[in-house]
Amino acid sequence: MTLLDETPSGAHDARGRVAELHAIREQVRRGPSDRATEAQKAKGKLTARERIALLLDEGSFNEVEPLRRHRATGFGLEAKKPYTDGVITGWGTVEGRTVFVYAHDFRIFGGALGEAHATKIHKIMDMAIQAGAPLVSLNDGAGARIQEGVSALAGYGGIFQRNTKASGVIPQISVMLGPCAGGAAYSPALTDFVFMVRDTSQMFITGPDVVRAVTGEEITQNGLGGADVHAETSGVCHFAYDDEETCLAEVRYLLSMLPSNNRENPPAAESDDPAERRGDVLLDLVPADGNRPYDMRKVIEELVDDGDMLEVHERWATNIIVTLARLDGQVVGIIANQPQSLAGVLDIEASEKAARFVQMCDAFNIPLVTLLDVPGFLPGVDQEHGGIIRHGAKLLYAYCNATVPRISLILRKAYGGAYIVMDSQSIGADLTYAWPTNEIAVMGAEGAANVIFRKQIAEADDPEAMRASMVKEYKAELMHPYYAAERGLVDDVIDPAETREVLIRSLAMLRTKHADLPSRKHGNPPQ
Ligand SMILES: CC(=O)SCCNC(=O)CCNC(=O)[C@H](O)C(C)(C)COP(=O)(O)OP(=O)(O)OC[C@H]1O[C@@H](n2cnc3c(N)ncnc32)[C@H](O)[C@@H]1OP(=O)(O)O
Repeated sequence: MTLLDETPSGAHDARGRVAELHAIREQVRRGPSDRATEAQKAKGKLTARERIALLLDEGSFNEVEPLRRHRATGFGLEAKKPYTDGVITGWGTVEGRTVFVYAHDFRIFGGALGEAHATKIHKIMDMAIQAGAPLVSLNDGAGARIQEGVSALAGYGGIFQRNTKASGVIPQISVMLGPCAGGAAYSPALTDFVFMVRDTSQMFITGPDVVRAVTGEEITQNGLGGADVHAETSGVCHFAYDDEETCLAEVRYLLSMLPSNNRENPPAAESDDPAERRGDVLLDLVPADGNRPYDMRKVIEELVDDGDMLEVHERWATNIIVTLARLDGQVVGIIANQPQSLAGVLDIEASEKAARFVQMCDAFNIPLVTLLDVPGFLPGVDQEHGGIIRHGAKLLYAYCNATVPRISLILRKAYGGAYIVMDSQSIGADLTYAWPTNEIAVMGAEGAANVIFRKQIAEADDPEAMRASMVKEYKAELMHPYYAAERGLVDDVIDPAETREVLIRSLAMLRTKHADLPSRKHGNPPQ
């Protein structure tokens, strides 16, 4: 079968051929059948082309290999050779900057990946890496195309290999817009950001039927791998939305904060928010009493340009906040303890969340601003047995390895190992500031007094009075706000109201920072 066999015109003059081309293009644009389109819509999903149109600037899409078809045989495949082979690939622009995209067409073999389909994706990934432009995948596919057997599996291998090669070179964003099983779930896991849509997208290695057969557990597709599960429980997805339109608009927003590749800086934006704007409200937002909770998100909103921020992993590991934001138009990555969730302690998930974010920012030249208010690592058998040592070490490793500008600010308390890990000067922060409310110490005064004055307290006539007096002494000696500044371990103690201006001035100075790590193949980070 040739293209010409299927087109209405038999003409062989130039005009006839052009008319034929347009007829073929129309066939490609329409897709396999109206019935398949209706079925897609009935599931509450857009078509692949509608999604691409929402993602890219209007009229900017250039399709690559729209006429591609598979050459597989058996299981009736000879008679079913739709154009595109179930994936639409190409490039366009987002706010004028080049972005590569591939979108599974669920209407064709359920978006399942065969050999031709895979090589189209490989080609577009290679182009994105060579052009140094982000890659966005719009996923709506049933995994390996069962009829193509090992050829389909090999196709996935080629994608994983390229995902890994592109890691830290170009931003890779996976948008999950349908059921993504098996191989279709692993590629997103290798990328920088995963977006999901509630109810219509799921990710799992094996679906509910296999789970039931192997473990006897009964669960729905959404219960196993829906957007809320991955946004709140597993941490597999970074962003979850109610509909595809909002989801794709947020992908555009994220792209506006990322550089095209690791050799560029993130795009700067105009800001109407004065750099020297005072934040007098900050003193009201943060209670001086270290045991009282508050919402760190409000502090961040007050500091950044007109609240311009995109929080990552908003609902997973909520005891730490990681967010992209702008300060005087420049993109920064903010990592902040959240005192209103688990008192802002560091635990396994918070360490993993922050470590990945620090690593991503470092790869894409995004300066780090760390806001500390942390009582320490979470004690407990679960945490120790769950490997808090190696998970906490991931965060330490990520910071120690980061060569981008790094500024840390201690708002209130910063105790023990958590103080060191959260970008202390000793692990390489370029500038460290503290508010006059800061308490940097090995631990809280109560705990410290109980350990070092145990004997005196036990032997005292009035142990409680002795304990209170020792706590007071410890606080006066070691926990006054200027102790660290006197030793050069914080660069300055600042008025909270001036925080925004201090951060902006410091980031401006650090913009030309250059730092190299020793030559090596790669490090061996804790896993
Ligand atoms: C390495 C790996 O990737 S292993 C994983 C291999 N993939 C799988 O096991 C998934 C198998 N598929 C499924 O479980 C389901 O099709 C789901 C959950 C993905 C989607 O379910 P539904 O939305 O109900 O769609 P439905 O099952 O009708 O599939 C749509 C079409 O895609 C086809 N299809 C689905 N999965 C595949 C596949 N993996 N290979 C080839 N065709 C497939 C279906 O036969 C159907 O074709 P038709 O329209 O001609 O009848």
